[in-house]
Amino acid sequence: MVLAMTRPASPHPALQTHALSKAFGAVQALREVALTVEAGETLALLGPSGCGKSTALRCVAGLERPDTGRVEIAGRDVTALPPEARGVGLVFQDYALFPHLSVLGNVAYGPQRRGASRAEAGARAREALELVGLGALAERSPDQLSGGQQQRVALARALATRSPLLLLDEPLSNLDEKLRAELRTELRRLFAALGAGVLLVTHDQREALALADQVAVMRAGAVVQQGAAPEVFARPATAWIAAFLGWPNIVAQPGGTALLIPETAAQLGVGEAYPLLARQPDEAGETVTLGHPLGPLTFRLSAREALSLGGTLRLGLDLEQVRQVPDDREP
Ligand SMILES: Nc1ncnc2c1ncn2[C@@H]1O[C@H](COP(=O)(O)OP(=O)(O)OP(=O)(O)O)[C@@H](O)[C@H]1O
Repeated sequence: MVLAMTRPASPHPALQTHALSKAFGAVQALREVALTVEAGETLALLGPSGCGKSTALRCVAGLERPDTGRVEIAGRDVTALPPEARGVGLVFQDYALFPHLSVLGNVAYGPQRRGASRAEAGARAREALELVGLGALAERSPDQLSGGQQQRVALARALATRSPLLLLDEPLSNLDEKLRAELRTELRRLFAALGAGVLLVTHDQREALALADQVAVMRAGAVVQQGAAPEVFARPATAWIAAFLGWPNIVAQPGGTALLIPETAAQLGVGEAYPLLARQPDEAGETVTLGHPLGPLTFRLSAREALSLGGTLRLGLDLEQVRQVPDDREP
């Protein structure tokens, strides 16, 4: 089944955008956004609310027209084409399914509208439903499904288009934490099997790290860092990016720079003792802040490590791992 959905390697990237810009009145939603998604690769667009992620996705889908710039899908310039002529599979957060059609009917609808015969559309829909693990529920109506199952139907609907490019806008946002975790694992497997390019919009760092090969971090309409996901998370280019990605220890320095202290640089329980400034217990242990000559530093301790805490904590810092970057956070 999975093999049937894979496609031969294309010489072109699944998606390339060239200097996409878009303004809504005074708001510059996109500033010369250049993205590349290779076939078989997942790129996550990551950034805080309002940074332009959805606008970028909508420009790629054809739902929004960029003021300037170009969109190429599988090597074809689609900038002037309407959404239905672009050949992309779309999954949005409000994945409205047709309530009067069965699950199968919902998934077969796309291929049928694009000219596949009823039998062919049905076969493709079954294949896509198998792929998302819902083959057994094909005859149900959408209101007989859980939220997670409905989400997977929406995904199957996009897969059934057999597009070289899938666009997913916060695809897991309506689900509870347990389902999100389950689907994250499933989706990664699915994306790897598909051979299509996937452009994923999320504001959730964990989702990006779990699902994407590449990430592009956006701020105020511009892509501020782009690269392999583990590399971007491990080596943020600026203090703002580190803060957005959840780095706890970013120490401002005079002269507009900051030190980024990765967790791996800190060895707890050895070296000099520093006073504890704060302790915050949680279900997995404690978060502690200690007074260090560099500034207050925050670390997570397991419940066992936290047990033996007194008023101080020993800390050895491997300064080789500490990086100095521009501090572009708001004052
Ligand atoms: N149709 C529109 N009319 C006016 N302004 C818009 C429109 N669509 C988006 N914007 C503005 O453009 C900016 C980018 O919005 P966009 O929805 O792309 O951000 P986002 O990163 O997807 O945010 P979120 O994570 O909250 O969905 C925001 O300031 C938003 O208010």
